[in-house]
Amino acid sequence: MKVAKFGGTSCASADQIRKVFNIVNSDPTRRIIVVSAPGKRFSEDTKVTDLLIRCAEQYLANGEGTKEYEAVVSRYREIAEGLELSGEIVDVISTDLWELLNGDKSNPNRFMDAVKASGEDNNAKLVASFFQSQGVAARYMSPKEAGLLLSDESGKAQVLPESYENLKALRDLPEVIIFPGFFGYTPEGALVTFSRGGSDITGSILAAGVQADLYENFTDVDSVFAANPNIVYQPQEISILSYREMRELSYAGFSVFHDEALIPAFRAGIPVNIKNTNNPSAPGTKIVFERPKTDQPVVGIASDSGFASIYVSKFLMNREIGFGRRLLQILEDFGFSYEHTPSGIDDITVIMHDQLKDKEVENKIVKRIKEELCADDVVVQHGLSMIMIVGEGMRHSVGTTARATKALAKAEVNIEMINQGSSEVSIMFGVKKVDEIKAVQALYDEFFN
Ligand SMILES: Nc1ncnc2c1ncn2[C@@H]1O[C@H](COP(=O)(O)OP(=O)(O)O)[C@@H](O)[C@H]1O
Ligand SMILES: N[C@@H](CC(=O)OP(=O)(O)O)C(=O)O
Repeated sequence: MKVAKFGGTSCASADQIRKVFNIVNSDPTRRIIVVSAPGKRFSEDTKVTDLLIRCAEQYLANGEGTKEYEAVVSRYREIAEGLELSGEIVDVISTDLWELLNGDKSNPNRFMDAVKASGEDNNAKLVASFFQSQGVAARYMSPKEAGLLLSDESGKAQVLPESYENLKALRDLPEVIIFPGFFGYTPEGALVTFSRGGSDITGSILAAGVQADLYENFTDVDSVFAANPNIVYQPQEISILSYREMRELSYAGFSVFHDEALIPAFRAGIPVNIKNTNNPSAPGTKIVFERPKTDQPVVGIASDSGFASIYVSKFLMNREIGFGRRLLQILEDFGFSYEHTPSGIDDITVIMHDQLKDKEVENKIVKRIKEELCADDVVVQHGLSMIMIVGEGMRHSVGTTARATKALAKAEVNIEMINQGSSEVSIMFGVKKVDEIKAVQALYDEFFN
């Protein structure tokens, strides 16, 4: 049995949904289908999820947003007409959204989650009704009915372990199941969504729950490439990756697959195959527990922007018990998470997604670090990008860091920070945002050209 997830680009239009149908129909083992909300039809287009967010914001601010509501409904109408479905399904969708938007807004986070989730929920209903119109025994399955239980964290929920036992029952259903991605319910019955791109996570959880043989993730590229194709021209295709490599790459910026989506499939030992809806015969990229060794040290180069760093130095920091804990406690007091903490003898840098938007908050944090930890120096830097070079082969090959730093120096990129910490499969470089593209291109040239 396979679980197949089709992303926003695969559901963006009637033509795309026909491709989804043909792919599912061509393989009787594709039994559980996860769909996203309709995504972009062309690069300047807007995803339905983004239309819905605007819509919810309008309703929260002004109590109405007819233009935004119409924009969403017209996307579904266009798809339904293209699939030659009766107007009934559009009525179901438009009524559902109207009732949602005019319903309870007393908890804005809950309201936002429910409106966002309606993108996938209504699309799953639409896709199920198209499959039925083609004579396939298919049914829409609500995450509530299936027992997909999540933690109560709006917009960033996590799966609760009891979900897996609940989801097992989907295995025995005779129909093709069309399951909306991106959301589930708390044990108390409130709807919550994953973080953006979270339909990948739904697919992985379902694959683990039903103990699928394979989790297929259909998108709009033939494979995962060795670098972001929007940064490097025609990057090499990657045919196989280990779970650890993909986890690092997706965390560090390969937006093709959500970085939290590997864990459920990985723990259940289920391989993942990333494939192209527009070219389903291409083999795609396989993600497996262990891949055959090659002599290539680096398999991929990922990058992401929007980081800040807090550099703290204090003479004899190494002798002081609890310094790191107290530093992180100060950030925790302000509700900030951190990503990395490279450190030296007398200094430590905390790298975080830039949550320091408010200068007043930043000053308060710096003051507390100086006063409470008696730090000699505290320097905050904004506008950083992190670049990660990843490969299982790095462990066994000498000189990878030297090659990377030399390539960056040649491209006149100043390295703000290097972290070759605990992960044995990656090295991270912090650079200024303005240097990000140049740095990725230089590293790609070094390791792939
Ligand atoms: N290293 C990479 N390999 C492949 N695609 C990448 C990579 N980095 C970024 N992408 C982008 O990810 C896109 C697919 O992800 P996404 O738009 O979320 O698809 P979907 O709509 O299927 O969820 C590709 O079109 C590509 O532009
Ligand atoms: N539609 C949601 C969830 C998702 O996974 O979408 P996509 O498959 O288009 O990345 C989002 O845009 O965040």
